Amino acid sequence: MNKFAALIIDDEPDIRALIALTLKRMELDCYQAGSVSEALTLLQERPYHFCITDMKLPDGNGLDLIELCNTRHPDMPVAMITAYGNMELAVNALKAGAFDVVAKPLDTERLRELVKAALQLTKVPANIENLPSADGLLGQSASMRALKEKIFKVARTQAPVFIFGESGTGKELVARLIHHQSARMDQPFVAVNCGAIPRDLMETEFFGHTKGSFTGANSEKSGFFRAANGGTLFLDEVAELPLDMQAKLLRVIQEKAVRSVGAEFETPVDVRVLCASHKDLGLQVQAEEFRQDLYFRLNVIQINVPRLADRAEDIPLLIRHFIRKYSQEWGMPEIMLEDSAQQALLSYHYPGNVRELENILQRAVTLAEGDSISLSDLSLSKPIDEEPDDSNPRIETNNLEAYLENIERRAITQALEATRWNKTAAAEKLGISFRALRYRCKKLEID
Ligand SMILES: Nc1ncnc2c1ncn2[C@@H]1O[C@H](COP(=O)(O)OP(=O)(O)OP(=O)(O)O)[C@@H](O)[C@H]1O
Repeated sequence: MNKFAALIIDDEPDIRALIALTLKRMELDCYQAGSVSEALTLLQERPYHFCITDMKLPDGNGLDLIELCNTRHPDMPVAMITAYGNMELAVNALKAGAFDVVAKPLDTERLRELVKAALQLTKVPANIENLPSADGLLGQSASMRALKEKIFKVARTQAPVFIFGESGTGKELVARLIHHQSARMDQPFVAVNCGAIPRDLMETEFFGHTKGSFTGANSEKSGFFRAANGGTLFLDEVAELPLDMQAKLLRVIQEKAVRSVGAEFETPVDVRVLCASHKDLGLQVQAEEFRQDLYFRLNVIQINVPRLADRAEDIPLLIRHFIRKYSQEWGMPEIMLEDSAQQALLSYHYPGNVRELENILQRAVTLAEGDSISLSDLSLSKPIDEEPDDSNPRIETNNLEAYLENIERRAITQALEATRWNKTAAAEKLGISFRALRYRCKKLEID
């Protein structure tokens, strides 16, 4: 008797036999069913660590079986066999909760990898209550509880996920949690801010280059995809990718292989792609700024991360957490928050979300004199509509250029402060590209 058991569901005996042979070599006990009804009988008889099902079965379809297994056997990963190139079906299977999909004709090497990954899940806690609470995503509001539940569910599949939310809401934290609760947890997690990579370096940063492939390529570079091999690649601010890079990315995701700059052949890569943006990718597609085919590939499952202002009941918990964190960091006893400061924090609007609250408290703990934080230690910024109206400024200068530079500097600094120095979000606010903002910051010496 082996440690693991697998259930193979397919009406073609030859395919069942091929899968069983591969799985037995991996030391799994194999049980076979040729129809949904046979599968349901076997599912009642014993637990399985892995299940693989064909889409079309004589008395039903694999999608219904996946949904049923998700309800009755939520710990068992179910993979689905689909016809080669049927993207829509593959996406539907993942949306229905399939662990992963594998195309016909079956590639036994790919099947082995998939099974190995599925069995890794036996190491991951089987229900959300058993996860260590120190995982970092704080919040007890209904929207945060729903978010954690969804993270837990998608972590148990290989499906691509698009994480949508305003800047500073915790999108990267969500991506890290998905990785750490997934079958890939022992493999690398590589986070990339797509808006921060200079355009002419993008290809080598993503796909690497061979030694001597261009002047200055003195050594080989592996690139993000190969660095994340076996693990998870997190593409933050994915909407910032230029269209030509989007086409290259799509190809790598479809082919599961990368070709480095200067390389003759492609190298296979096994990477789960998670991505995030504060922009609505659907709208970007409509505006023809984002490829629809890539959008369908990346946005198989969407996770929405709530704004902090929409879950105000979590603010006290976060305040305590950040005060404790920064008091400990400075090696001082936990500092108190004066009532007026607490009230101000509870009613503040947080355009920069949790990152802004964290920055406010980090600064306040550092600046506070004595053992408490006062209202003035918080230096909260005013909502935009309370700012002085300077729509019609008087020009009192004989140096127009310096005057305009001053206005530009002020607008940029305000946008940066409002977004807690997140350049991608600040550029968005100002209606200019990330690159244009970087250029202007350099020119105006804004750090
Ligand atoms: N729910 C939370 N609990 C604890 N810390 C949080 C939470 N959400 C965010 N943070 C903290 O806030 C900061 C910003 O989070 P993160 O970088 O994940 O946001 P983001 O949405 O990816 O931002 P951006 O869009 O600007 O990249 C981090 O220091 C993170 O640890």
